[in-house]
Amino acid sequence: MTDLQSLWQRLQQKQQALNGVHMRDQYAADPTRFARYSLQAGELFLDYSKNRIDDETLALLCQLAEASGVAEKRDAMFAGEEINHTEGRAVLHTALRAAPDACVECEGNNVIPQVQAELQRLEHFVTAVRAGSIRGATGELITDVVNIGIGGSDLGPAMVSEALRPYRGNGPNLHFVSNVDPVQMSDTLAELKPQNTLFIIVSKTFATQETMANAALAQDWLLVAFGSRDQMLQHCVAVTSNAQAAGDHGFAQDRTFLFWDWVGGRYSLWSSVGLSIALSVGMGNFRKLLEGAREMDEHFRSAPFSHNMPVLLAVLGVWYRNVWGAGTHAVLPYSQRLSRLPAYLQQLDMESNGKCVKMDGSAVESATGPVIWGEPGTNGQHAFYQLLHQGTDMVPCDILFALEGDTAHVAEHRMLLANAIAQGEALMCGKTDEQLQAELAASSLESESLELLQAHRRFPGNKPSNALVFQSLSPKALGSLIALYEHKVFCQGVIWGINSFDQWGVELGKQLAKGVLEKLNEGAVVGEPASLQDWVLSAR
Ligand SMILES: O=P(O)(O)OC[C@H]1O[C@H](O)[C@H](O)[C@@H](O)[C@@H]1O
Repeated sequence: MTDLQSLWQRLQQKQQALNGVHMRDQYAADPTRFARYSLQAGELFLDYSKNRIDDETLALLCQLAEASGVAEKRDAMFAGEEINHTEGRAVLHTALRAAPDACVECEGNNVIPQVQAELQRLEHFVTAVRAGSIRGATGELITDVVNIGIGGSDLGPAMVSEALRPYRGNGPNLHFVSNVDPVQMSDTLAELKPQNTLFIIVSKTFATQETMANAALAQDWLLVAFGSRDQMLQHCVAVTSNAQAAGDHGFAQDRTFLFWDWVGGRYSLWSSVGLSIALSVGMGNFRKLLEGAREMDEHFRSAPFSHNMPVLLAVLGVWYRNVWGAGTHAVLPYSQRLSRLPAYLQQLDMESNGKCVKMDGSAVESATGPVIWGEPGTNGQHAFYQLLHQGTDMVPCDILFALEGDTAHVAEHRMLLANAIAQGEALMCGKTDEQLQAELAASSLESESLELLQAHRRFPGNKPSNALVFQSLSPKALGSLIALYEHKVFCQGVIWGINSFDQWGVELGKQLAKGVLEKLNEGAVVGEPASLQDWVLSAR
């Protein structure tokens, strides 16, 4: 038996032993549990004491990460090795936030000078637009910016710019159009004036159907307003790793911001893809976001696994996914400003680790990435928490909150905090039969109904959750938080032996859609419909 097999076996045994143990009792028996199972890394604090674990479990999980080669793979990633072997690429989003004097080599070249040069270009542009020295074609100020992109070219900027809304200052209003459903673009344009609007067309490939279609709609709208292609182009910039394609679409070099093929789409918000973020909150805040991520990178590279936040989150996730059989993981930000975080993490996690084939092409032997879902608390409490508390599935949760909120609403923010803390406690402790009996005894119900009610109102508890806490939702804390999840997903991918950096699973639908579109355009129907496609053709 290999080391890994024996570790999995010991973890299974551990699960059987812990299955009958209540976290409530573990907590009561060990007053140091919270202190021992919590950790600060930069601006982030993690409480992982409300997990179905003990010291031995944690030691085994850390050994699993070690035996799976997490440290070696991590070092290979940071060193620019070609770890995305199915696309023949390095994975260097960490270079985008590395110190300006760092040296990170990719195929023998230090990439940091080009990263810094592109940041400089971004800075010039952002500063000029915000200061009003770059204006629209008719000399008017740019008051609104529309980010046109999808997936990684949308979710990161959309999530971050919403999270950092209080840092906008005199920055322009931001709008995001991603869906090929034209109503999203028309609803957006209805609020805007061409002379004050800048469109950022973001696409790594500069070939994505949805983005190209939306860019064409935006450009038509500008052309109608200005009647001149040159003026139309003054209201557009491109962000891409395919400079050639942007050039073919008429974008001049000084209106094209670049990133590189070693930046995966879902890891790209740190690059020029973050242009809309920088325009909104200013370059200083964008650099703080990078700084926060860099701080987490350094922690991930240097902390021992037992005190390494991304590693701990990763192994706890693996513990529930593979040993306890949890199929989903909920992300519950107690922060309205983090309302897009679950959607962002869906792409980061599910596009990275939703794989059934290992690096060597063989089938995986265990489950891989869980379904990620969630909504901001407290909204979720009034919608789906019923299932978290009394449903039949175990749903591990991440509960996120900032200690400080809006200074004008201290009392209201305290309510938010109270709910976040209470939910973690309720999930863990549940309600004992004694507590329930005492509650019901005080009611005037008859004893028959009491028994029935007791069954329905029982809270088993023992439901795992992590709490991720930061002082305030600052650019730096947010940068650390996103990098934390990136590295968590990375570690899990290594443990599962999969390539977290490709996304072949999204290709088939795209290919088929092209063929279906051709048929829809032709409009030909022959005989009885034998498929949905035929039926749609005949029904239109
Ligand atoms: O940036 P683009 O090349 O337009 O790609 C946008 C998105 O489309 C793809 O289908 C991928 O699944 C995503 O990973 C990517 O972020």
